[in-house]
Amino acid sequence: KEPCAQVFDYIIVGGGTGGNALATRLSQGLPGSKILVIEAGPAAPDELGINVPGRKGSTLTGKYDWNFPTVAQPQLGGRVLRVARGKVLGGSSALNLLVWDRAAKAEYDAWEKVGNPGWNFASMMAAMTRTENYTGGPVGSGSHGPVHAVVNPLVPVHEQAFVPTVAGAFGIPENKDSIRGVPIGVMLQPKSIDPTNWNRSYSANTYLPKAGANLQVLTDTQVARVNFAKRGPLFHATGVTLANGSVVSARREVVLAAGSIQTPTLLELSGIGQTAVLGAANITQLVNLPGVGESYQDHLRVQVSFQLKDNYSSIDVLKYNTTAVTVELNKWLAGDVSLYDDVAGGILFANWAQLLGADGAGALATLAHDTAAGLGWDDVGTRKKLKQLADPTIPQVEIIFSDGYTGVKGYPAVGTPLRGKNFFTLIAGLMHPLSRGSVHINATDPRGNPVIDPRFLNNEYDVQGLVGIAQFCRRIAHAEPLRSVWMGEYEPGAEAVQTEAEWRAYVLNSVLSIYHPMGTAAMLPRADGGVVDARLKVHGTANLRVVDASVIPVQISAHIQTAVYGIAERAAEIMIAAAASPA
Ligand SMILES: Cc1cc2nc3c(=O)[nH]c(=O)nc-3n(C[C@H](O)[C@H](O)[C@H](O)COP(=O)(O)OP(=O)(O)OC[C@H]3O[C@@H](n4cnc5c(N)ncnc54)[C@H](O)[C@@H]3O)c2cc1C
Repeated sequence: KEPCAQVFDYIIVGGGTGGNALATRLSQGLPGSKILVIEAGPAAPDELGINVPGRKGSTLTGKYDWNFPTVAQPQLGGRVLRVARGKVLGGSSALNLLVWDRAAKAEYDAWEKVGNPGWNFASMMAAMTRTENYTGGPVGSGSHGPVHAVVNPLVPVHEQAFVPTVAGAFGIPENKDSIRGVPIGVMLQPKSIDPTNWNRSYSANTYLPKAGANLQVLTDTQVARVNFAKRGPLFHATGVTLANGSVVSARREVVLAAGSIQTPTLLELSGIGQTAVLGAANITQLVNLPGVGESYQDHLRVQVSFQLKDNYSSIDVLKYNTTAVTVELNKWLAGDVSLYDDVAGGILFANWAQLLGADGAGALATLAHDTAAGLGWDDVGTRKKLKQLADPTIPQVEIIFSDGYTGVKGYPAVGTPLRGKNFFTLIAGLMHPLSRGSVHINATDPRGNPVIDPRFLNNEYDVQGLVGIAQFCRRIAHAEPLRSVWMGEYEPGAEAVQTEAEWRAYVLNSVLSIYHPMGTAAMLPRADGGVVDARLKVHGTANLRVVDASVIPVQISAHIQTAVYGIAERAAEIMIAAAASPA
């Protein structure tokens, strides 16, 4: 709806994961302030593609997805990848795949060690717990927060073999406590689902209803830039200009919560960023911040999938059996147990020694150090990653047991022999790749699609690491009791890929993102390429903050929605305290 005023105390750009959480907490904590959230996408409270957990993924590339292309990746044979991002109230929390987990304690502590006082496991855990309402969670998990989490009790028979296989054949114990900063182990993970109605639990249907009347939300409205006035040495954000040219003013602060792709490009459109990028686009530079849009990091994956024996049934049935689709959807709508409730997620988080043995892990660590030295990568984040290779509590590897087929080859086409068959997939995830890419405005079309260059697998450590994880997926599948549930490897295929060279080619041809871009407006000292300080204020500005995944200074091993909610909770704390005692 239209804002009833053109002046607010706080303007938050982006009604996504971090933006809605922050806006709600500001509304509650500063009842005398007027707060505005501006979201480019629509509100979609009744959209089944969002609400029904088992339809996760169905919204990708559709109208709620910005669906940005990357630039062609020469190291991946010229492939162009797609970058999924929510364009809807709720942002990427409306589109994500629901995994609800946390990284290792030492990974959050690393944020403080790189120059951000107050950002550590204790403060982040407290913040993340404030978000959480984890039904059946271990002692210490959140029970009063707005966002629901639960381990889905639906565990397909073939998936029940995953945890015992990893624990029994590879000696990696089951870990039911992983959410508390100790992720190493194998487990069924919680998902962001409300167990009272089996709806997706996301920022728009959890936080926003808890806000007061002092919060207004403007949907279908894109912000074009932040406006500034120079006062003394700092730039003061005075408000924003919308894409239609109208101006909304902020008395106190403007917050960018537009996510890891659009927060850095909005900074650039507003005159904050690298001299070369702004110059090429003819934008007057207000603050020279070379770190804007740099340090783009993501989690990488490839997949190994298997055809189940005929007596097992997976959620693939919802891909080819229209009767099952109708029956299961009607069950979901009636509140009965349904395949559309989604099924439990089996996950293994491991360090290299658990996968490759001590010698293999040592060789890979040496390769990582040599790779970084050879390429001259000596930034703060890379140095931390290299150091963390020696910490056995930090996962370098994630393997997800995904019911049904997922991969790059595609589900068997109509008329082919495997059409109608059932599958499971082991997704091989590399948690701390050394590759770092960038996202910037396009000099010839600054308001058009950003130029995203993730540079995945541009170094030997990342390639060999991902090969090692994919090979381990095959080893898991060949161990009992999992071996007994499948009859053939579908992707990449046991005959197609055997040698190291074949694995390498498979990884390069099929690597994808796990949808976790972060770090493009990093919270670091300015001298280290930082964009925001430890109070989330953009360097060189008095009252512009960033509150989303782009501030993450050192990559973490978890799926990142819990961290983004935690960042927003901490931001609210910082901003409410600042309002009580303005500097
Ligand atoms: C497909 C997918 C699967 C994922 N799976 C998982 C998972 O299983 N578990 C997990 O933990 N994490 C997952 N993630 C990651 C996680 O959901 C995101 O990292 C997180 O939600 C990002 O939050 P954010 O606040 O940084 O950005 P977002 O939530 O993306 O919010 C940014 C918002 O800003 C809006 N916006 C952008 N530009 C403008 C503008 N100029 N004007 C107005 N509004 C604007 C956008 O429309 C969007 O709503 C997944 C992400 C995706 C996309």
